[in-house]
This record gives sequence, C-alpha cells and structure tokens, in this order.
Amino acid sequence: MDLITDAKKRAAKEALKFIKDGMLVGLGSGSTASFFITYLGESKLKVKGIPTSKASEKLAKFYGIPLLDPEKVSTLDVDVDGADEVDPQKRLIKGGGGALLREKITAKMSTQMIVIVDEKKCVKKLGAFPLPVEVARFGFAATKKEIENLGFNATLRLNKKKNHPFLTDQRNFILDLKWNSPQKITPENADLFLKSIPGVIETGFFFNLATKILVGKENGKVEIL
Ligand SMILES: O=C(CO)[C@H](O)[C@H](O)COP(=O)(O)O
Repeated sequence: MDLITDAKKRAAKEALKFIKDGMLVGLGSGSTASFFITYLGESKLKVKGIPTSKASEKLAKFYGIPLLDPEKVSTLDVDVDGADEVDPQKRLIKGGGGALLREKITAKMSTQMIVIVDEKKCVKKLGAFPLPVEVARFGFAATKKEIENLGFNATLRLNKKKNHPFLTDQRNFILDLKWNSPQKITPENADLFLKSIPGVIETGFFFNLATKILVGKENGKVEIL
C-alpha cells in the first residue's frame, strides 16, 4: 500500500475514537471518508448516518449503517469528511469528488466537523487546488462568463470518459476555478463575490466549519489540529 493511502486510513481510523453509540453522524465523501465509513461499518458502534453522496450512501448501506432522511433531520452530532486543502486557520477547499453541496449542508448542521486528511492536503495558503464551484446548468454560459469576469479561469469538469460534463448528485455542473491574482483577493471575498452570481449554487470553500483536523502522517502518526 502506498504511503498516502496509509496516511488517509490512519486519519480515518483515528476519527472513530470520537464516535459514540447513539450519535447521528454525517458521512463524508471521497476516498478518505470511504475508509471512515468502512471502519464505522466494521465497528460495533450503534449510530445513524446521513451520507453526503450517492457513493457514500451505497457504501453505508453495504455495511448496514442505518440512514436518516436528510429532509427531516436538522442537527447531527458529528460530521466526518475529507478535504482537498486545509490551511492553518482550518479553512478548507472541498469538492474534488463533486459532493460539495451536500457536504457543506451536512457540515453546517453538525455540532462538530472532523476533517480527515493526509499531510499532503495541509497548505499555508488555499488555492493550489482548483476551487470546485457547483453551478446550475440553466444559464451555464452566462454564469461561467460572470465568474471569469471576476478574474478566475473556469474549467467545466468532465466525466471520467471525458465525453460529457460531470454531473453532481443534484445533476448540476461543476466549474473548477483557478485564481488569476490570488494575492489580491481573500478566500472570504472570493466566496462572497462568487455567491452573488445567481447561477452559482455553492462553492468548495468551507469556513468556520471544521472543529478538528486529523492529519494522517507518512511517519505513522496522526496529528490533531
Ligand atoms: O470534498 C470531497 C468530495 O467532494 C472529498 O472529501 C475530497 O475531494 C477529498 O477526497 P479524498 O479523500 O479522496 O482525497
């Protein structure tokens, strides 16, 4: 097994220590969150979950984790999810797997958000990873133009075969944004500007949501931020 996969698994296993019987748990998406769902499924813990993607739902069902109706639940005890970038202020970029909308709603309704990452995800400054932004298909060209007018390079995400746009679980598109002049705009302002565009549904910025970051290290340890 490669060192990064090993580090992701270590962070995912560490997160189990914060889960207690009876908890309502947000189940994140992506490879690290999938390791967590697997460990949770294999454990004897009696919890109920809300999955943040169809893929996580399938995995949770495979392990027989009881699931809640996301239309009826307003608070969760804890959300456990991965991230694409984490900065020293616990700000995140998420959405590499395209599940950012459900992930953000779930993180927001949770008392705690435990983020599980390998050490390569920790950065001094957000932005090397292109920012995923979920946009409506209706008016897509106009929305893309408005985003580009703000000074971003926006690339429409394609599916694995590269023959069709990638569709989120809500059947929206994803634009991956690179910042042309990152030094001139703070992540908070970028988020505000992007969200002022009507076709923008959600951005991959996660601010003031992560309560704990578990960083799996290649040296075999897990650091808690
Ligand atoms: O935000 C996400 C999915 O939308 C994932 O949490 C993020 O992309 C990290 O994925 P991985 O654990 O596979 O590196």
